[in-house]
Formats: sequence, C-alpha cells, structure tokens
Amino acid sequence: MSRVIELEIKEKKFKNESLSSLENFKLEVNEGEKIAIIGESGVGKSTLLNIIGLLDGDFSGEYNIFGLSRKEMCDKELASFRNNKIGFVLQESALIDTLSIEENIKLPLCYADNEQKQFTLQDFEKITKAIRIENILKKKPLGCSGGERARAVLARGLIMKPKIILADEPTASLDEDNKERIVELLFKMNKKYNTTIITVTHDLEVAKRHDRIIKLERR
Ligand SMILES: Nc1ncnc2c1ncn2[C@@H]1O[C@H](COP(=O)(O)OP(=O)(O)OP(=O)(O)O)[C@@H](O)[C@H]1O
Repeated sequence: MSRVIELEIKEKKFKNESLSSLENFKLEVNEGEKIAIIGESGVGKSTLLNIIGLLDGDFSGEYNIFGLSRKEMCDKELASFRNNKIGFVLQESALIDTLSIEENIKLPLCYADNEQKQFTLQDFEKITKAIRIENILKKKPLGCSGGERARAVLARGLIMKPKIILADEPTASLDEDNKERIVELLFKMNKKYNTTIITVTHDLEVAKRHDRIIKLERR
C-alpha cells in the first residue's frame, strides 16, 4: 500500500498565536484509506484540511504528498496538484452565483486536458443522478436550498475523479436520506477508484464509518 500523505507539522500560527492542536502533529495516510477528523469547533480541523489540500503552506514542518515535498513545488505545480489530484468539498468553496449549478460542477474541467475531459464528462450524469441534483442543474445557486448547494459542491469535488477527496462537513445541512446518499457516494468512489477520503465531521456516526478517526484536541 503506498503512502500518499506524510505530514509533520511542528507549528502552525495565525498572527502570533500558535494552534496547539497542530503542534508537533503527525499524519500518515495510505492510498485508499478513509480518515475522519473530529474535534470541537475552532480546534483546527479546517486549517488541517487546508494544509493537506496545499491551500495553506504557512506552517513549520514537512509535508510530502505522493512522495513529493511541498516545499519543492512551484506555484504551477501546486495548482496542477490541486486541480488534478485533490477534490475539495469545502464549506467555503462557494459556488459562483452567476453560473448555473451545471456550469459550477463542470468548472474544474476547464483546466483539464482533453483525455481527462472526455473521461469525466461521462461520469457527470452518474454523479448528478446519484446525489439527485438532475432537477437543479439549470438553476443558479441562489435559487437552490442549502442542502442542494451542498450536494452541488460535492459533485464539483468529485467530477475530476481525484486521488484524494477532502470533505469539510459534507453532510451538515442535509436530511438523513441525502446524508446517506452522500456518504454512500464518497465510499463508492473510495472502493471503485481507491480514492483516499479525508472527512471533517461533527457527526460521530459518519466518522465511525471511516477506517480511522483522528481527534484534534487543544493541548
Ligand atoms: N485565516 C485565519 N486567520 C486568523 N485565525 C484563523 C484563520 N483561520 C482560522 N483561524 C483560527 O484558527 C482556529 C482554528 O480554526 P479552524 O477553522 O481550523 O477550526 P475548526 O476546527 O475547523 O472549526 P469549526 O468546527 O468551527 O469549523 C480558530 O481559532 C480560528 O479562529
């Protein structure tokens, strides 16, 4: 089994304040693992996800992703990694209001090469059907409910068939039925493509269905 993430954070600071939960924090993740990150509000879960997703490099320590050192990647390589290898299902990755839900979901394809584009377009229907958003594809985000928008953010994160999915509270704001569909879809991606899944969640039942639970704590 290959190691996809080797992260060692010595310290992560915001302004001058150190985030104690991430002091001398180590995380190693193998390909295809399903990891849940839990912990009380404000402890640092989203910060950790941003570091893993190469969005935040402002920390002391070492980070290797797919065997490559973050420190040695230039901006172009970081952007390519984020677009091709990582699927973000982040709370703050807001949909663009002026685009339809379909255009929003297909946005990552603009940066894909032709081969990848054909491959992923075939899956568009499957994904939108699985999470029941076929009926809102032509709508604009502001005309959708919070749950519908959350499902569209998920579809956008999955469209490129990423090697790693980083999901921040993907089931918050969803009813039981839709929650189950989303967890099922994430786990199906994991099984079919050996996708590594890292989920931040407050829902212990959802967390327990992962291979490992990591609890962040203030120290
Ligand atoms: N850009 C930032 N600038 C300053 N402080 C920040 C920034 N981002 C996060 N923080 C602080 O770092 C701490 C951890 O925030 P983070 O969002 O990672 O927590 P969390 O565990 O994801 O919280 P929640 O469960 O409420 O989403 C908080 O105290 C937060 O105020």
